[in-house]
Amino acid sequence: MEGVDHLAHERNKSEFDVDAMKIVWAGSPHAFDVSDRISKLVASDPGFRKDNRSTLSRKELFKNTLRKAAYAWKTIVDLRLSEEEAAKLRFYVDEPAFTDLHWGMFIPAIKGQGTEEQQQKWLPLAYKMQIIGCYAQTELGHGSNVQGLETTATFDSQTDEFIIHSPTLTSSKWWPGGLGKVATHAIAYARLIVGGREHGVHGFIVQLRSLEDHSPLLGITVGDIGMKFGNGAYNTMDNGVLQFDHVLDVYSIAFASIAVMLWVSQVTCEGKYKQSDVPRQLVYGTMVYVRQTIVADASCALSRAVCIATRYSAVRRQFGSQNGGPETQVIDYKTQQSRLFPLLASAYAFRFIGEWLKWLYADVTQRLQANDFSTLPEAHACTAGLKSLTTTATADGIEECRKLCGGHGYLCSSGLPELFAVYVPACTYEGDNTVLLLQVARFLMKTVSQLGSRLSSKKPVGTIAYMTRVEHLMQCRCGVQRGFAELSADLVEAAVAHCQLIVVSKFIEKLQQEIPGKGVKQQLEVLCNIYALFLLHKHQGDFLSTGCITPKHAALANDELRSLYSQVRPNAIALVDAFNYTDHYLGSILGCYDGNVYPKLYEAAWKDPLNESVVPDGYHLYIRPLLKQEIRTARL
Ligand SMILES: CCCCCCCCCCCCCCCCCCC/C=C/C(=O)SCCNC(=O)CCNC(=O)[C@H](O)C(C)(C)COP(=O)(O)OP(=O)(O)OC[C@H]1O[C@@H](n2cnc3c(N)ncnc32)[C@H](O)[C@@H]1OP(=O)(O)O
Ligand SMILES: Cc1cc2nc3c(=O)[nH]c(=O)nc-3n(C[C@H](O)[C@H](O)[C@H](O)COP(=O)(O)OP(=O)(O)OC[C@H]3O[C@@H](n4cnc5c(N)ncnc54)[C@H](O)[C@@H]3O)c2cc1C
Repeated sequence: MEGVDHLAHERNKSEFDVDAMKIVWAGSPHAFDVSDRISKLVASDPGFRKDNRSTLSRKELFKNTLRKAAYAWKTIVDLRLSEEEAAKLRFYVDEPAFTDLHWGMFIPAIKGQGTEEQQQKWLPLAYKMQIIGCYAQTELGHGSNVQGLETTATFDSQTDEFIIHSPTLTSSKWWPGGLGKVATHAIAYARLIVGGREHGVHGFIVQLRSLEDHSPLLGITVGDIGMKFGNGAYNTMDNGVLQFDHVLDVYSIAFASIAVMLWVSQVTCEGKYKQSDVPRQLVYGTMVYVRQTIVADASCALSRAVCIATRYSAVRRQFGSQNGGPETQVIDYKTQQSRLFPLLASAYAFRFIGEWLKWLYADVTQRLQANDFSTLPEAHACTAGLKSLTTTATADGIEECRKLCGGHGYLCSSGLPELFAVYVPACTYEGDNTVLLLQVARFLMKTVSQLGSRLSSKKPVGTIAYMTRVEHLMQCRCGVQRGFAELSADLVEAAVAHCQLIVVSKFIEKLQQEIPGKGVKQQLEVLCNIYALFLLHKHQGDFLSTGCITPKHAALANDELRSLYSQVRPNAIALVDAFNYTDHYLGSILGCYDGNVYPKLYEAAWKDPLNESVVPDGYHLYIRPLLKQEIRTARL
């Protein structure tokens, strides 16, 4: 039935003010207003249509992405959108594109690491998109091990230029988004060589393509690396390969002469390398920035999957009909609730940890500008660890939501396969999740080794303040220092536990703030308790074996979880409505707002290209000869 809200009875059950929760989710009334306005603008504009992606060939898909990016830019300019509105527009357009790397990495890298002179030269061009940049760090042979990169940048003191070169096949840049077909410039990471001496990896601004006809400049070989996981999905992005052959033609020389990102070090005209007194780790600064944005994004992807699975679970009925009455909604099965509601709680938990991390990043940035580097290690550990935790949980959560939707979850029209395919590389890019957890473990072990050390007067603060209260850490000190590599699998688990502690404690801190709206705070308390108790339940073996809880505690926690699920149940639909997602953004028949799933699924099936003809192409060549036992005469 068109126009009927099949989920109205569910919405009527809710016990809290959904509009107030929408504002909590968005972050503020202003943020809600921007998000609501822009999401509707995108949804109502046929130029941003996205329901045909899985049926397009790679070339059609990519051309369509170029069109959308140009159209989005025109919309931004015509409507004079603010930066905040433009970022929301990109979010709701919901298609990975070269522009993400331009705005998300190229510009932040220049802002974060470039000198004032470099910023003045490049930023105005980049802001107007008169140049398009990418972030070319990873190579065919090395991604995680940044110090292992092989590309060289040799300073030629005769000409005052850097000669950028790829000495081996494995030094080819490999993966950078936007590089394959679009970027005119790159921040390329290379080993700096001055006067025959090496000075580690630095970023260089290099021009790749002509601004006149887009052809690669002399010495540059560049292209796309090929199809990636899933149909549509991340294939809208031109991840690229790039080789430099002693790049030094006249055109690029003009750029190369001011190309090295010299905030952390300087090369003088006489060919002397000077390390400035800021920490070398600032070369990695752009990664810290992007990891923080990835954490903020995790709650969006997870909430989207949870919204689809929750609405569909309320629509779907299986078994349990009494006296010819309706069957049971699958959302009423306790097993469904125990899989779904912790994910709903995680979506909210990740929303708040994303907000907090944004604050932490702003704080460390301010300190860096004032030459205070003291909180950089903690910011690195938090961004790396939380990026790892939230992306792993989100990728797993999206897949769980697909299973929660049964067979229909496997259809592209459920939106879940594409969401998973687009999202899952977040576990790898911006740092493989295990490699990042090892960084957290390193930070934790360094802290442990300083605990009680007579030489260190530093007391752990911030997210590691609790460590002073954990007495047995003192005894761990010696063993861990001796055997980091040997114990790394356990240390990674400790790093996850540390990050979970941050997520839980920031959720609790959020609840200590004033939260307006009838019943809103109570709902968030229920979700926070589910998040924490679910973790305790999942890891009860560890808690029991370390004597942190007794079996009685474990049983109580389990009882409490069941009771919390019952409290969420009447509010489940309203809690996902609070994300305020349009049907366009959700891109899912199973998750549509009105719950009118079956007619929409039926209608969508007939739109598949295979159904354009009743008898398929190929019938005469392959099916008929089979049926007629004429396979020997068929043209195979
Ligand atoms: C107006 C219009 C507006 C329009 C608006 C449109 C808006 C559109 C916006 C879109 C936004 C989209 C956002 C972007 C989308 C994301 C797309 C992603 C694309 C993917 C990109 C990439 O993947 S880029 C490549 C990323 N690569 C990695 O992450 C590599 C991982 N490896 C490493 O980070 C490092 O090599 C290492 C840390 C693993 C090892 O480093 P190293 O070899 O030096 O070893 P150590 O372990 O010895 O470390 C030394 C020392 O340094 C410390 N440290 C390490 N890293 C950092 C760091 N990042 N910061 C600070 N400190 C660091 C480490 O702890 C050690 O310290 P000690 O004190 O010595 O212990
Ligand atoms: C979709 C996508 C987009 C990307 N975009 C960009 C981009 O725009 N710019 C860019 O520069 N790069 C980009 N990348 C590259 C990305 O940053 C790297 O792939 C990532 O950092 C992982 O590095 P790797 O591929 O070398 O993995 P590897 O390090 O080879 O990892 C392979 C395995 O080894 C393990 N491993 C590695 N080192 C250790 C260790 N020390 N201890 C224990 N285990 C270890 C890992 O856990 C993993 O299981 C992109 C990648 C993808 C998938």
